[in-house]
Amino acid sequence: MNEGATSPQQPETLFEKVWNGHVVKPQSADNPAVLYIDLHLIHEVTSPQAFDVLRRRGLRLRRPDKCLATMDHSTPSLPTSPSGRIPFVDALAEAQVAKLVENCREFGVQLFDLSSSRNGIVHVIGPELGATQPGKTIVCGDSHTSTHGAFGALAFGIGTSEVGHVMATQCLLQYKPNTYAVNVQGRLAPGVTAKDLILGLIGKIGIGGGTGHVFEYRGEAIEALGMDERMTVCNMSIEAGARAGMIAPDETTYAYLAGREMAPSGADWDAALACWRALPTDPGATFDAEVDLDAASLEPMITYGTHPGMTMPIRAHVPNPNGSPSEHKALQYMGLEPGQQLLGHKVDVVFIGSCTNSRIQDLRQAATVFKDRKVASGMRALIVPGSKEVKVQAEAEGLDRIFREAGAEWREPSCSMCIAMNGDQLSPGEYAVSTSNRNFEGRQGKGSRTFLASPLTAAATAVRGVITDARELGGV
Ligand SMILES: CC(C)[C@H](C(=O)O)[C@@H](O)C(=O)O
Ligand code: SF4
Repeated sequence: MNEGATSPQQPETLFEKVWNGHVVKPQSADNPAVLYIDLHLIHEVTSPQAFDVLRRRGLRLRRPDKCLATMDHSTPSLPTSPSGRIPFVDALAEAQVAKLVENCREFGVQLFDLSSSRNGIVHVIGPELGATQPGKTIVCGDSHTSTHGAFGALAFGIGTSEVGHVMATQCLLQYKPNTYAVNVQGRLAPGVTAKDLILGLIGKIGIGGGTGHVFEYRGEAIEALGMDERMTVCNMSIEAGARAGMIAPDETTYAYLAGREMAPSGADWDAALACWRALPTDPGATFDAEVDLDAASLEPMITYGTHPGMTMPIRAHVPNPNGSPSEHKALQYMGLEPGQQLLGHKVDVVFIGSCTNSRIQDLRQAATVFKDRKVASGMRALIVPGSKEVKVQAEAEGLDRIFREAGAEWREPSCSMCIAMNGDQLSPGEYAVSTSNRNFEGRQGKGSRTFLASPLTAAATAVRGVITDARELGGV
């Protein structure tokens, strides 16, 4: 090429910019691309076998400084006793956590254990620490790694064998996914939240709608969301089958990151900012697929079945399975009839937490409902902050007092009842309104029946004892 000749630059999407910037070896007809990974997040459930493989093969971590570990799935939400005893649900959970401590020590990985003020759910603490940044490639042996895409990172879950590959090489073999624009025009109405937006999308395109694609959420409604809400949206990308979900970084992103422990500072910040500002999708760039969503017409959403695509506006009636055996089976499992309204349906437990909805903004919203109200008699309400930092912040704002005075349980950070492998779970047949992201059969305990919804809906249901549209209570 001639010196100084300018080749016309192809317009690129946010995803393409991040992908292209990390390709070590391009994809060929027979082989996936080799992709460089900037940040590897690790938790106790999907890392033990990977560490074992490394140990067996006499390998070390290629870049221990690019790894961060936390414990969250098997950790109890009940506090550690003054004598230091952690109330693990069983010996298996305890051993899994002990193994992570041992592995991180042996391989030199920074670990935020239960005694750390930085402990919490992996997808809550990465952003809080400022480790999650625009333009990075981020992986974790966990499907909800898509959460971090809210910062304009390319972030996705990987399997345990891939966890081992990244540990050993800091690279990953990946086929390039397709791009998918999710255009969300207009503004959400009062009482309609980011959770309703993402449930609305999954309801529209289905749980396989995003397969093979990376979403880019765009449009006025997305730009208006704060970072906590953007994370809620990106978190559930995987529930629509997408590989990842991304949102272009903007002033909201930069304001969130500025001053965070692991975010760049001084001249490094200025340099990073200059790179980040170049990331948003270029005008004229095209996507492989596209869907439009009108934010203003969205209602608070709730699931009625056993996957997150079985979702409907909270005031709607349970749809007829129309001959679909799986939908019929789902309604049977849920104990619901076609045509029935969910409003007024009795619920046993309300769970506010998980990597979808356990951040400070979620707790503030829930507190607006709990304030000066009581949890209905016979109802259990569990409020589980996503991290120590969220807990401290909530307590500084007096939110814990509001929850406790209402009669809700205020717990320690944990995945808690989202996955029921830590002692928090429903009894067989019990119903929960849960702010988590999965309503599969048995997800919250054997025989558990889950309605996924927003923190506002969950809190309103807690105070009424039955499924409630929070807008009926006023003031939200
Ligand atoms: C334990 C982990 C592998 C799992 C995941 O990948 O998502 C969990 O976090 C979940 O939410 O089901
Ligand atoms: S909170 Fe739930 S969805 Fe999120 S990482 Fe934990 S178990 Fe998975």
